[in-house]
Amino acid sequence: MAGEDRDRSELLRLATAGSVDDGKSTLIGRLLFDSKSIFTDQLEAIERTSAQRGTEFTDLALLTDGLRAEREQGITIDVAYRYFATPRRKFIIADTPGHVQYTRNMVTGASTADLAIILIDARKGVLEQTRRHAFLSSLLGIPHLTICVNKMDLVEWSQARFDEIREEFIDFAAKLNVTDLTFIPISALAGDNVVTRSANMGWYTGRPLLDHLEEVYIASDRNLIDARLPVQYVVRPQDREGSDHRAYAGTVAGGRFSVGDEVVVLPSGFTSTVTSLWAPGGRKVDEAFAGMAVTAELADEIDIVRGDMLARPNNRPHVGRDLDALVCWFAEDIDLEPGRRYILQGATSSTRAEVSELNYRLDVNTLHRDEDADRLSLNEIGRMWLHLREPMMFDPYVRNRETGSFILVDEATNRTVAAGMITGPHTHNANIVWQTTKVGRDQRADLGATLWMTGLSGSGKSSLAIELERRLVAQGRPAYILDGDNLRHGLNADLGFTAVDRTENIRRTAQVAALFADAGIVVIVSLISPFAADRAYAREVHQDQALEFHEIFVDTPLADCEHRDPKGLYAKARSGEIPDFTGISSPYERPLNAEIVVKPADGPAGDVAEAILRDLGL
Ligand SMILES: Nc1ncnc2c1ncn2[C@@H]1O[C@H](COP(=O)(O)OS(=O)(=O)O)[C@@H](OP(=O)(O)O)[C@H]1O
Ligand SMILES: Nc1ncnc2c1ncn2[C@@H]1O[C@H](COP(=O)(O)OP(=O)(O)O)[C@@H](O)[C@H]1O
Repeated sequence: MAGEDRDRSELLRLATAGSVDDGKSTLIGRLLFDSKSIFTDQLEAIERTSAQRGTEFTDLALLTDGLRAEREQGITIDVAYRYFATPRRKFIIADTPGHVQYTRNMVTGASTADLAIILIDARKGVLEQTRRHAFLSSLLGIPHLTICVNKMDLVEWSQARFDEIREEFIDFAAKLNVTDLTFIPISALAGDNVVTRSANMGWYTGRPLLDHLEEVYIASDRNLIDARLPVQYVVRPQDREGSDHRAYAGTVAGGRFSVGDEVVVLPSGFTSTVTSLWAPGGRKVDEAFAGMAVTAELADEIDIVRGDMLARPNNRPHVGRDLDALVCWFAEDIDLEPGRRYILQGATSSTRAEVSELNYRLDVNTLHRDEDADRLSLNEIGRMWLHLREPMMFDPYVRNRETGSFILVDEATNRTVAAGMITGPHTHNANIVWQTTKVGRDQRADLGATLWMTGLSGSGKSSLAIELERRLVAQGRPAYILDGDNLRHGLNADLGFTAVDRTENIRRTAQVAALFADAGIVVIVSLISPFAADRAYAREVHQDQALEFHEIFVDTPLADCEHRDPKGLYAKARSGEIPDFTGISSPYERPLNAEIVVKPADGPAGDVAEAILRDLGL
């Protein structure tokens, strides 16, 4: 692993959320205390106070609460950052208060987090707040979610209670885009399963929390594909010794840049090659990764200014003036209203922006979409279209949390009034209206549905699709397979296997599937669809139109797929002949919320198809 890579994975950014009194401060205190990160003098003060209050355990909440109160002075957003380290990793905790109206603090504190800890009181179970925090974590794209079921001592260390809460949470999380979910039963007060394994819960075979935090693998969370370097300043030759070239400095906002890479400068569109890269302090490096500050020199003299961006010629951010975004409103005294103008600050530039339409307000507790909403108040989240005065470069937030986010600033007061996550470009042309027809779905045979199959290459998706289609058609039910391989001969012939191309592949296929399903056909999609966010998109497209959608995860282990290797592709991928091959050199994010999971032991494709159709009542 390169030095920078290792440094980054040694730092874990944590966000914590819980309802008032769930024991969040105690848990953080316990982590700090048991990992011996507390300064001795602070500890003594706490022990004194606890003794005065007559509490049995050292009251660790005093530690974080005290620090928070200190930090609160002079900061407007109430997020306390705490740092601690173990020999294996460094940690930064953004401690966001659990109070009902504190959505904005969560958004602020958690937007860069690698992992979110959500606390549940074992006696109370999953509350409205738990749902809210889980939803926000998924919205913010936090890759890892850890649910600590706390106060297990108050439910007699009951495994049944833990399992019950776990089931309830998983049920709710199925609606969210969560890729890594871990449950840990703890008692923060006494320290059970926080740093050391609890002797009271022998039934729990997983890791204590700190172990989990030290082990969770985050190096692959980073987007190494979409190379983005927003230019923060231009270094002139006279500013740098021994050089007669200009160089461009900034922090890599995605992907990686290497010496020798061809790059495109945006928005001008000129291309050139990276000739050298320097890390801070003038150290020459061969590669720069996301998060690294770097200065780059190019082979050609191009007119580049602050706010420009370097990317790859075949992988560019969107450039446009119309955004589709989710926005969380922060201002207490004024509401967001369509038609109002703000200053929008993105990763590279800032420009005037107008809210051209508020599409819906999202109830973060029920996920209900209120399409009649005409404003957003404090802590409310809405989906909207924004029209910018100047074009901006951006990526969807699900692909890049930096180039995909922005803040809105109120021009009159210079206050930050909102934070936004870009869903994508808003391509809906004002001159194109949705044409309603005279035949509604209810007047057709309303039999459409989409069965979305995901799994590794060779997992058995096509074999199963064929059996499903055959049976449905034999029953007289219109059915049709959309197979990745086949679509790539026509509709998607222009797409390869980069992450961006796969996302587009899935976007198009999801849209076509929804059209077929709307027309009354059972669509059987057979695509690797390796990214959770893309599958979530496909589900959303269907849910938006009230179309039936079922995700079927063909869960054949990589070793089996590789052993089968019907097309000889794995062998080629191993020898390096095929780049970006799923499972080998490109990730597959396992579904957590598939309606149906198929394993090799379930038997031949025909039997599995029978069972699926029976289960789904098709
Ligand atoms: N680099 C790489 N990675 C994965 N797969 C590859 C690749 N190159 C070619 N193939 C062949 O393309 C098929 C997968 O296409 P999909 O459209 O399903 O892929 S994706 O959903 O966009 O990820 C897949 O077909 P299946 O084996 O039927 O899954 C492969 O045969
Ligand atoms: N249930 C199964 N058990 C064993 N082998 C299977 C099963 N389903 C499919 N196969 C075999 O696995 C290989 C890959 O199947 P395929 O349906 O083409 O996968 P995919 O479409 O996911 O790439 C084929 O050789 C197929 O015969």
